[in-house]
Amino acid sequence: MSKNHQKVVLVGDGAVGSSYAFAMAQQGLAEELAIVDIIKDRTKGDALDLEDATAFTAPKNFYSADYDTCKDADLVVITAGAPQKPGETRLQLVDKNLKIIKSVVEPIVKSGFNGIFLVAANPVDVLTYAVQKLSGFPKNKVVGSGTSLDSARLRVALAKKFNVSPVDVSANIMAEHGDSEFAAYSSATIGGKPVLDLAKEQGVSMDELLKIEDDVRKKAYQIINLKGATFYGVATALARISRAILRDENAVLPIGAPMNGEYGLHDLYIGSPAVVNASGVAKVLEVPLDDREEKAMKSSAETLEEVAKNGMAKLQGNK
Ligand SMILES: NC(=O)C1=CN([C@@H]2O[C@H](COP(=O)(O)OP(=O)(O)OC[C@H]3O[C@@H](n4cnc5c(N)ncnc54)[C@H](O)[C@@H]3O)[C@@H](O)[C@H]2O)C=CC1
Ligand SMILES: CC(=O)C(=O)O
Repeated sequence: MSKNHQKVVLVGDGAVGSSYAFAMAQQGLAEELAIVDIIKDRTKGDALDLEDATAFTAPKNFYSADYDTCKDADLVVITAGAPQKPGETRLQLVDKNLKIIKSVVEPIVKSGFNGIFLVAANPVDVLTYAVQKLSGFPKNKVVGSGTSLDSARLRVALAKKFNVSPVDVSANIMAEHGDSEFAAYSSATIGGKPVLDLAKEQGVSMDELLKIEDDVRKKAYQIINLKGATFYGVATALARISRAILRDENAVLPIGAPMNGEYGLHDLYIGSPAVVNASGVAKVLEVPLDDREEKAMKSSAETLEEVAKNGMAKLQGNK
């Protein structure tokens, strides 16, 4: 993917999708961004609105399109799907959004698309799994946004606690992008110093760290209660993952990654740090987990496996 001209197709032009397109405009990533949605006036309007931004940023061709545009795309980003209503969990969206994912993946594959899928619609771990199964693509070519947003939230929260910049916090939320996620504190560092050591030195208790973890877990609900949806955080996380793919960066990012024995897990997508480049998920980095984290990873994986198994069976009419 080292060619000079890169093309991204955005499928789903709602709050998350349009914010992603805006982030891509601001960051000058990809020369072409095609927008697909069932609401055509929205994609046409957004393409016109977004092209005005290019007078201040970098040339980019924004346009409304149908699925056949995917045939020569480097990256397809899927944000099509129902969002949570206040109080609704991500997992409760599964049946509705699996149907949408199926209706989206089939025409993308039919177009002859041979690039990388990046999936953000919720429940993202299950939908990423479904995209891989329904497309028949190699697992490395299907990437989930996974816990990228949650890890950003953790870095922001720890930055506030320890009075440093969030860009200098290296910390991951792992497992489900959702209620069973956990903070991998045992491997978190700030400037190379373990967060657990820093916490001890500064009199921050484990209970306080666990409260931060819980606040991060609940942050989407908090934002949805306040303004109806979350979109700027995830849009920027998606642009970051897109950059790693389009620029072949070998960036180490927390994403929704396919498990091939890492953490003793198989045949599911779950949040873990991984190396991301033009091939998609180049390598899952299996980070060491302490006892608490290992239990949380296992339990979260069981939840995701159950939801994916039932959801896929229903989708295929077997249930
Ligand atoms: N992974 C993450 O970290 C995050 C994921 N999300 C998820 O992203 C998804 C989108 O959220 P919003 O943009 O807020 O929702 P939205 O309702 O604003 O936008 C959804 C868009 O999908 C389109 N759509 C629906 N069915 C479609 C189909 N069959 N084909 C093409 N387009 C279709 C709709 O027309 C709409 O434009 C939700 O599932 C939400 O839960 C939201 C925030 C963070
Ligand atoms: C909505 C959602 O998944 C989030 O903001 O984390």
